[in-house]
Amino acid sequence: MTIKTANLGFPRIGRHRELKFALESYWAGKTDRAALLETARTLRADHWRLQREKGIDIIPSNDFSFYDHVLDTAVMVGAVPPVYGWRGGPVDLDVYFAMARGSSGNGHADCGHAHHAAGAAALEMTKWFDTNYHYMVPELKADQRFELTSNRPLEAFLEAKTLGIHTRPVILGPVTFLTLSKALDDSAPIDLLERLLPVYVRILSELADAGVDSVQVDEPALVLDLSDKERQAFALAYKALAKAAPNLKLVLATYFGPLGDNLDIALQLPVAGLHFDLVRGGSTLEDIVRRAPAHLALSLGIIDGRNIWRSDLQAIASRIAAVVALRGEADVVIAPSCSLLHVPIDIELETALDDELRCWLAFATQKLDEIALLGRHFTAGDDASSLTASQQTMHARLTSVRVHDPLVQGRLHELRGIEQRRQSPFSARQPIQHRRFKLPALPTTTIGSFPQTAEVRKARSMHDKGELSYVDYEAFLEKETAAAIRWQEEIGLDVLVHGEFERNDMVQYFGEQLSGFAFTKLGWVQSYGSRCVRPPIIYGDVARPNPMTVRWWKYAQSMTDRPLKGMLTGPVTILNWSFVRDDLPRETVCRQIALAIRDEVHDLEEAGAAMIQIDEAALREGLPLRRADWAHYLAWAVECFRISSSDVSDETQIHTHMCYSQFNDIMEAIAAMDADVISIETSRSRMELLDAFVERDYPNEIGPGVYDIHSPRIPSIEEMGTLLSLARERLTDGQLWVNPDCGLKTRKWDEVKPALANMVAAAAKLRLELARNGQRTASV
Ligand SMILES: Nc1nc2c(c(=O)[nH]1)N[C@@H](CNc1ccc(C(=O)N[C@@H](CCC(=O)N[C@@H](CCC(=O)N[C@@H](CCC(=O)O)C(=O)O)C(=O)O)C(=O)O)cc1)CN2
Ligand code: MET
Ligand SMILES: [Zn+2]
Repeated sequence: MTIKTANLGFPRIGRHRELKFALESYWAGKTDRAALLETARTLRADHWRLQREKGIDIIPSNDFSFYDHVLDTAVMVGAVPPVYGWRGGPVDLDVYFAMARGSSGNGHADCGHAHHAAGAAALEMTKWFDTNYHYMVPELKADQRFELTSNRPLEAFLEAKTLGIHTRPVILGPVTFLTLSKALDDSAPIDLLERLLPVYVRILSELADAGVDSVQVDEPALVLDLSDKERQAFALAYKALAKAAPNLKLVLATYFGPLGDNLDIALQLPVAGLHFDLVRGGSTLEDIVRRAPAHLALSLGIIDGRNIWRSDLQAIASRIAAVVALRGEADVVIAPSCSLLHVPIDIELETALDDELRCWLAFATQKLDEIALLGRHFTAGDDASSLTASQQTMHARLTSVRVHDPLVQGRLHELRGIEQRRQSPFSARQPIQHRRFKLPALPTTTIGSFPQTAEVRKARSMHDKGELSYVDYEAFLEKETAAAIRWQEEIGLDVLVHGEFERNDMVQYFGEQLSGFAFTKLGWVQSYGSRCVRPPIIYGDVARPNPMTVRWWKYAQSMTDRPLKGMLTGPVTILNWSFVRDDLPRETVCRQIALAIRDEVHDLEEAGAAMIQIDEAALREGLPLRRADWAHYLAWAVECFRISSSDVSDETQIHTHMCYSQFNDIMEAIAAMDADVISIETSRSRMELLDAFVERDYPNEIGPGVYDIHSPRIPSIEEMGTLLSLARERLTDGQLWVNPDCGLKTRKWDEVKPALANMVAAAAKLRLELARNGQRTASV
């Protein structure tokens, strides 16, 4: 038997986000294709060399992507919808980007081809399992044809080979690819398996011919609840793939959770190796080790690919040793739990972090070190001092005074067992609030952010670097905020926002002001395409030393007589979009954040805020991957929202916002949040998502989005009017608000201004009709 080390994927964006800047510059027409390709090639080479230098035995290739690896797979197998004008053969990069970002109708912005004259919308984007990474949803139809457009894994393998690096190509497995796809008709993507397999067979046999000895086939769908048909698909698929290239070792990679009831399927497949996530599925280790066929190589996903803490390598080494002892002749591989795509690249770049904190952390580069160290421990019998050192570091973190705040723990204790609820039920609050605000029917508002223009980001970046003084930066933000308020009044919005110009990100901004949080300067993680986030690091008990948003709310409200919403990010979203300490249950950390937000809500109300919005964008998307775990999660998530939002008087209106609005399964939880107003993303579903609210007889007020902010398109008055009529078929007029799908930070002002003016006009038109109808009824 041998013990080897492996990596499953390395971040693509670059230490200094080189890929982001190369992409955005190419899209803007400022640099040419050759420059983009060159940046990409350099990044790949750097990453392969780094992994080799670190001493990783099995280095992945084809983990790079210009935008997203699911999109890459769709393009590779020829699943390109006709609107993008592809006519067979290799898919041009601009067609690829059109699928990712849409193409404008004027024929030059994204793509210079005449067939794009009408413009094409981007594919839908959704989150990758329970991460904050988003993939493009492949669109398939019943008579879908697949063909190999170009063997990308092969190209990547050969590119690494010319650098003298022998890699293991990664591909997204056929079953997961189909389960992540959507059908445009009534068909089920999984039924296309037999059509798809020949393409995979060809990819693999070409790889084998080129001298590849092993391929990592990602099948994370194996950690989900699967239908019988999907389970059967695995047997069918892997029988065909194993036959295609008998000399190629297929390593089936699963991650993000335990295999659970899918373990038997996985163990019966004709593959050479199985990778599984030990960080999120630890309890099944013994089961796997005992039941795995004797020849099966086990790849142990034992270094956390989803979090940033240095590991206790001593403890991990013991776990590995136990597996090794039981496995006899079979190979064992030491690996991260999943691709390192979800962690930042290098802690060494964080020179501003204090040494104590820095030594608690391991980003992608440091995780490679940890894996290599474990490998050497088993193969070269390296002395154990580094292992013990890591254990001491971990111990130091857990016992550090910086991690524990008795005041916070005391407050949490007091909270225990007390149900958090508003003073009166919604039916009593609603008339009080209506009397207070006297808003017209169908009140108009927006979700919070306005465009983060280059100017805004430049000013913040200069301020961060000390090139723009605090006073000048604040003055600049005041100017932006004031202009946004004047403009909102001008076009006639009823409920205003301050625009969030002072915020770098809706989560990071709060993290930076809370204690128990650390944040990075260059700890970027890809969220979608070229867009990245720097998730805050929650290392200790959370408290809010000072008000976080009151100053901006006050400034903005002082400029207008219309109500201006206080704007906060909710506890569940802050938790889900941060790196969370691993020494407390997540729900406990969430309750701590909830208390901090509760304090902020209190201060906003005291300062005079009459409406306070608490965004829970990530509450729905944070749902556990397995249905059996939903109830527990929803119970504490809703409780945390209520801790944050319930300590206000009846006349204070609590808003919330959620972008991902598939609520059918969690309607009870949405209702239990008891927000006075909820705004949601609905425009693309043509309001169908509202049916869940109707079925449940949901009484509170709702703002279903009528403007798809993910597209640069400017919706017309008629279009939004139609959406409002569809909403009125489902909701009462007293319930309905008018707003976009989400915040407008990624849009440009020349898109936002006409779009919102149209939105206000659509509401006004409808009000007029309501008034006329009302008069007619009155005069009869
Ligand atoms: N955390 C989080 N997750 C989320 C969302 C979200 O808003 N936040 N929204 C959903 C979609 N995901 C998104 C993720 C990122 C962005 C986004 O716009 N990201 C920005 C960065 C935002 C940011 O942190 N901005 C900072 C830093 C900006 C920056 O790059 N500054 C330059 C200099 C800029 C200049 O001089 O022009 C630098 O530091 O080098 C700031 O404004 O302060 C980007 O990639 O461009 C949008 C949506 C789901 N998940
Ligand atoms: C991703 S949800 C965004 C909510 C936030 N208030 C904004 O408007 O940007
Ligand atoms: Zn949103």
